[in-house]
Amino acid sequence: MIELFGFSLFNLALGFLTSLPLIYWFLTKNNNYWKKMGVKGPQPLPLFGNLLERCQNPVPLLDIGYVQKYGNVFGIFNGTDPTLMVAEPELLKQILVKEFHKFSNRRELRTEHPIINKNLFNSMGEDWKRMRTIMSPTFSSGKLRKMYHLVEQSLEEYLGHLEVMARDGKYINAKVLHQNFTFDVIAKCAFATKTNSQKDPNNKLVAAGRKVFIFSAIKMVPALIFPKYINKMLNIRTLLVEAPNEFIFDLTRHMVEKRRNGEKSNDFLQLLVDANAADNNNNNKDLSDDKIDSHHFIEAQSWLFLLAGFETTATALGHLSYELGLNPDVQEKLHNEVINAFDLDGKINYETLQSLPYLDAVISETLRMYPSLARLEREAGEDVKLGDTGITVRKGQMIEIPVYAIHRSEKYYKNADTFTPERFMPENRKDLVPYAYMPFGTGPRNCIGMRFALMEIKLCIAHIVKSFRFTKCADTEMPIKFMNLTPLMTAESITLGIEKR
Ligand code: HEM
Repeated sequence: MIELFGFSLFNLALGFLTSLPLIYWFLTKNNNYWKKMGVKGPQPLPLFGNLLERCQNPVPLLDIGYVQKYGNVFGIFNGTDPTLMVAEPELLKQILVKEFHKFSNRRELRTEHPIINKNLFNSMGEDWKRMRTIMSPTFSSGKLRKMYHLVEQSLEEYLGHLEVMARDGKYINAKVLHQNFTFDVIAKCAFATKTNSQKDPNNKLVAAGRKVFIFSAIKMVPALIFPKYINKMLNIRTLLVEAPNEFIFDLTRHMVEKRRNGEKSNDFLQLLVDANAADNNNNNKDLSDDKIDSHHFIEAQSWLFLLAGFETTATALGHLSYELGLNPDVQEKLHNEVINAFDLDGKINYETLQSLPYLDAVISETLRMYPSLARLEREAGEDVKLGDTGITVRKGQMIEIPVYAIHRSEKYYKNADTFTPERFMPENRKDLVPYAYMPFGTGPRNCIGMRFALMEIKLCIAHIVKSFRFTKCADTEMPIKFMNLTPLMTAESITLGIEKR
């Protein structure tokens, strides 16, 4: 008789069949969690909960459907974990600001990587607080002013490339062109490396950078569902593909070494090296007692800047170009505002750039219609009663915030699907509903790179609109098709015409 581990196959099969009800109970024991609490929501599947719906649909569109069907507070399941979705501005004020100390973390990673786990976005509790304090000065306006010139340099190459495309009368893929530009900016600012992604896409850093955010299909399910210790046993350190990330870490180590040997520059890398050195002097120890963490601190944050800063900003620029192409009147009004802000050398300075209300309004409206991150998330650090909903969020439970669905709600924005920058003009801002606009999140854990991103977007669009005109063309996607399986709200492609003025 065939045997396995000393048991006959018959006995094994019998054991498996009799334990099926137990396995089923284990996988579905939470499925009535929200129902029992009187909270509406989509029906979950065993083990996967509502994750399959998330794989089949772009998150923004899924959330619009959910909010229409279940209202502003409803329950979903990430795997077997009950997660509360909250789209009610008053409750968001409680979670993100008033009681931030009870919701200061995002979801804990279920994997353990010596560098990736040390990045600010994923760090938790006191580690996060300390890192955020160390890193905040990196994004002060004084420091950004010093980096302004680095962004201008990357822009020169981009404008040169657009010139050729416009002359040849080619349609452009605005998504890819903006990705190239924002990549060059972050390569320069965070890795002290000059790249020209428009002309040299095969450059090693460009190639690796493009792949850092690719999920490994094999690791995806365990990394999202299994507890940390099982992933450790399976040697799964991250759900990302590791090789391109290792390349980025090696490059950072190499650049940091140069800085420690006296090379200096006005970039993020320098600010991180200086901030880390100052912190070590103050505390006479690194972020943890383990000396190696000092090194990992810089690698982890530079890597995060690449991850958090390049695609988000490119996405915003892509959507902005799209709306300008579709709304020629807005584009002309913007052109008329920026044309007067340039000096005789064709430059615009940092202060002037910040003082252009229509440019600011056009960007704000773009980020309302297309927030780069369609959802925010917070973990409850203790049991918390949520406003007067009668719901108590339990310690360790996740709250997710469907930002896109809030931004597209007629409750908060009249004609929410229409591109209307005027909503954000200074004289109309009083009509905006508090906590119904958060493309950069809000509260103490909002986007640390917001001012840098806005400076980069403003500078890029002001220069482009001064000299070029985006146009709708035969291939322009109507409407935009969003990609599945990504936390970012990113289009599959954005095709536009481009004309020289
Ligand atoms: C248009 C561009 C960008 C958008 C729309 C954006 C959006 C966001 C959002 C929504 C969050 C989460 C906030 C929350 O949970 O409340 C976030 C966090 C973060 N962003 Fe950005 N971001 C952008 C650009 C950047 C850039 C350029 C950098 C860095 C160079 C950056 C670095 C970060 C970091 C480090 C965090 C985590 C902050 C923390 O946990 O303390 N972002 N961003």
